[in-house]
Amino acid sequence: MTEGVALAGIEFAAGLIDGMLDAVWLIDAANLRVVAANAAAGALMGADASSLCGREIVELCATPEDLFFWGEAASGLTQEIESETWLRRFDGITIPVKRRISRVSMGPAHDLFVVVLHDSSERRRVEDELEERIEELAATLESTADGVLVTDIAGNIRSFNQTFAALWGLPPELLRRRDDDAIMDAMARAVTDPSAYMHRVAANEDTEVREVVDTVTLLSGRVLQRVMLPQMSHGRVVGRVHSYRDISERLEAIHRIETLSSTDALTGLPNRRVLADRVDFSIAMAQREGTPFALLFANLDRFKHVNDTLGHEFGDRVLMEVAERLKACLRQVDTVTRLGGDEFVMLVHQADALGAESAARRILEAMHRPFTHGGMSFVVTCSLGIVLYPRDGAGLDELVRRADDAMQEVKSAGRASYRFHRSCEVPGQDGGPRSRLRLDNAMRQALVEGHFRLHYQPQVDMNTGKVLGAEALIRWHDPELGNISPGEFIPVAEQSGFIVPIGDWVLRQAVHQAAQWYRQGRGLVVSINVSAVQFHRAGFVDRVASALHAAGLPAGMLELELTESILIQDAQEALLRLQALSDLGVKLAIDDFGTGYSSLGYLKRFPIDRLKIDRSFVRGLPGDESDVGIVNAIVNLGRALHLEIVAEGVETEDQRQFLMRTGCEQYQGFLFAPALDSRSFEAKLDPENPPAGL
Ligand SMILES: Nc1nc2c(ncn2[C@@H]2O[C@H](COP(=O)(O)OP(=O)(O)OP(=O)(O)O)[C@@H](O)[C@H]2O)c(=O)[nH]1
Repeated sequence: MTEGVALAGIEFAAGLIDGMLDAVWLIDAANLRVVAANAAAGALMGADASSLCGREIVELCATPEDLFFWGEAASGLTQEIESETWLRRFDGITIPVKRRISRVSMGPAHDLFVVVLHDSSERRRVEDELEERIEELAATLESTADGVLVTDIAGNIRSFNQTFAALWGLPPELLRRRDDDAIMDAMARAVTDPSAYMHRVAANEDTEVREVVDTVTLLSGRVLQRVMLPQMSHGRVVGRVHSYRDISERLEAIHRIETLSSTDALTGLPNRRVLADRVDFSIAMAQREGTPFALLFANLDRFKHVNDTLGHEFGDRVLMEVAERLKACLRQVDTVTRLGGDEFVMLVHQADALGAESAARRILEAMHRPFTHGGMSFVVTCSLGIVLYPRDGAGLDELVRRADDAMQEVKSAGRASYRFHRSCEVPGQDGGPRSRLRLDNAMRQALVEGHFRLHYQPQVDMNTGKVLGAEALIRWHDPELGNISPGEFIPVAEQSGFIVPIGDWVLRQAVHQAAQWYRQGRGLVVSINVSAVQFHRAGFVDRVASALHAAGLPAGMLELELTESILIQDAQEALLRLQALSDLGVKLAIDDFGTGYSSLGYLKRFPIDRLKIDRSFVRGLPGDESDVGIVNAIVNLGRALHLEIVAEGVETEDQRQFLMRTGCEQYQGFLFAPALDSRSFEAKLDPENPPAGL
């Protein structure tokens, strides 16, 4: 082929490419030089198209890949290529291009390479921007505290973040596999109620455009809040975005705040706020259905002593244990609250006086179980005040105040018992209440002016009818107030502490009388009642010893009557004191046996000589079955422990007969004689030889 023919071919080809939009170069395959370039190629390179002609192709190549291609092409090893590459313009700027090279034959032994270049700068820019946006989005997704799961409209997983996997505890292996069914299955297995969960998920799939918010509880105990939003594209729902947030801590905090504002931190019992709500509810019920309810106000006895001797921490443990015991004494519907300190209030639903009383008895019984500390056991008793709605008040404040008053009465009377409101009123002769202050003043005056007397009630041998002893009982006739019964003034004296001088007076007086009888050869044991305040007072044993010494009375002719509650309070100290009295030779009896918290434990440990059966058990004899049972049990117990038994309040021959058959050894009561002044007492002993003046 001649050169002219070849040139004509090139010109023809140059004409063809000139109008093309893409940049095109024609390269002579023989020498790899540019033989033609269109205007678009000039524009791409930033030069006139004609200035490209004649240049060696390697001059225009920017990448090793191109150099390699042209090297291969020169050797005839390769013919074409299509790829993305870079082009360096004449101004030195490198631009991305899509480049296709193909070899065309222009005739025998004359081939051209046609190089078509498409500037992909704009596409690259858009792609880069898109990639950047996607990376930004992915980073945002990962940095959010929420777990995000994106599904398409069919429920297939499109993407999720690491938080999602972590919240649901999905194994990495499962995530790597991207097995949608396995992931969904693992999610269903992680919730507490899989079937309800699946049901909800299926219902949500049907929800086209609505936002759905709900919570999911996982088996791990965590609670996730789920917000599901439809993903829209061109106004159509194309998928769903589920975001999960762990709200366990928030729920826990809310719960804690609610609990704190309604419960006592130490015992976990509800507080006064809850009590107010429940009392309101009970009042509404009571008004609608006419059912009364009771409030019991409990205060631990001498709790300060527990704190002072065993430490505040142990005191706290006692309070917690008390809370448990109180709860166990009531029904589930009832409410036990701690008002603070050592004060508890119980709401007993649908309870009348009987129901309230039996709850109070259960509580006292429960408190009788000893607490242990470092191998030592001791009892913490409590005092209870009881009020009834509607009888004692119209609302919580009034009821609590009155229950507190009644509880204070119990404290004054020696503690470890219960009392209903109203019983605290001390009826005067005019039927109205006589103020405690007035009584207290009058008592002090009575002691100075000698208005107190001792009367003696004979204690008789059941079999022989012989008088073996006497119980000394205090009497008060006030010139202004008239006769005042010990039941009225002793509680007032106990509360004010004046019981101590009164008790001392009784002790000295009784010992003096017993010594007289002793010298007369009567051999009568005289008993006196000892109050808790008096017994626990320091120096009590010394005072007894000195009274005996002063009167010259053998200790065995004096008996001290103690209530069960005295023994239970501070049992360790009580034991030491009783031991000292017993060593002195004084006799010890338990008064009103059976009405307190009788425990075989203390009967065995304490040096007791006699039990006195309370009159309340004697009253029903011999007809009342439960009284019969109780009296039998007490007599058998006394026999087993080698204790003498004395029955109080024996008024009929039937009662005496029954007691004698049971094995009770002594009795006292109206059947033989009421309490008598000493002269009448002596007359009763010697009917043949009454003292002068009778
Ligand atoms: N350990 C402990 N003690 C408390 C708490 N709150 C109050 N106390 C103590 O409980 C005692 C309550 O004493 P009071 O009821 O006034 O008197 P008491 O010693 O029980 O004597 P009486 O009630 O007259 O039988 C005080 O010593 C308080 O310091 C508590 O949360 N923990």
